[in-house]
Amino acid sequence: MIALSDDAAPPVPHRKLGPGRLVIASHNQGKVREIGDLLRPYGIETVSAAELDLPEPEETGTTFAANAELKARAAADLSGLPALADDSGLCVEALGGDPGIFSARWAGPSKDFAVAMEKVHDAILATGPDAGRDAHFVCALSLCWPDGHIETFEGRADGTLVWPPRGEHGFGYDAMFLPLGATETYGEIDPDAKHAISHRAAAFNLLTAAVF
Ligand SMILES: O=P(O)(O)OP(=O)(O)OP(=O)(O)OC[C@H]1O[C@@H](n2cnc3c(O)ncnc32)[C@H](O)[C@@H]1O
Ligand SMILES: [Mg+2]
Repeated sequence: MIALSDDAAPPVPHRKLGPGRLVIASHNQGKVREIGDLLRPYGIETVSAAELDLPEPEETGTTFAANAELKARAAADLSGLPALADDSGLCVEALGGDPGIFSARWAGPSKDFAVAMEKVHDAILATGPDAGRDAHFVCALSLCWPDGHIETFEGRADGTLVWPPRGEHGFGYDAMFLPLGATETYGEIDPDAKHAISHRAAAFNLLTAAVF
């Protein structure tokens, strides 16, 4: 028998998602649209947190997974339905991983991502003339059942940042993110092309393999 160390979390057994409505526990239209696209082939009936008038929980976690879990748990508790939450963000290597879990907060109360992208650009410049532009997106997806059972899946997409931002597609930081090996930013490619390579799709593929 293999002894587990005290801090090793026991594996969460997977559970299959049955028929019925699923709450998309996000107040971000861009994410709700992308998760809706990713779920469409599975014929799952969805309703968003905004449509159910659910409050936005305070994101007090220190990791993407912890924040995804608290958002999924809050929506499942309040709705009595299974809930899928997404916590994601842009991590810039030269900034020690910032803005990371604070990616939404860098856009301020008016959620202005032109401002947030400029802050990222300025922060990189402030680190020095040779600052690298490597970055990655992370997406944690948590699926919580009304009885509290919860499963979390994490995906990542690597790339570099361009300046100025390019493209009108997508949301958030998409217009400054050039995926590894690509010539067009997430803001320039169409949604299907983003779904083929994105951090959200990577997390979603792990989720679908486990719960559908
Ligand atoms: O918490 P919810 O209600 O889901 O919505 P949010 O916008 O606050 O979402 P997060 O707390 O997860 O913050 C992540 C931010 O990172 C950015 N982000 C996440 N995924 C992205 C993507 O695929 N493309 C561009 N930006 C992304 C986006 O601007 C988000 O606001
Ligand atoms: Mg948020």
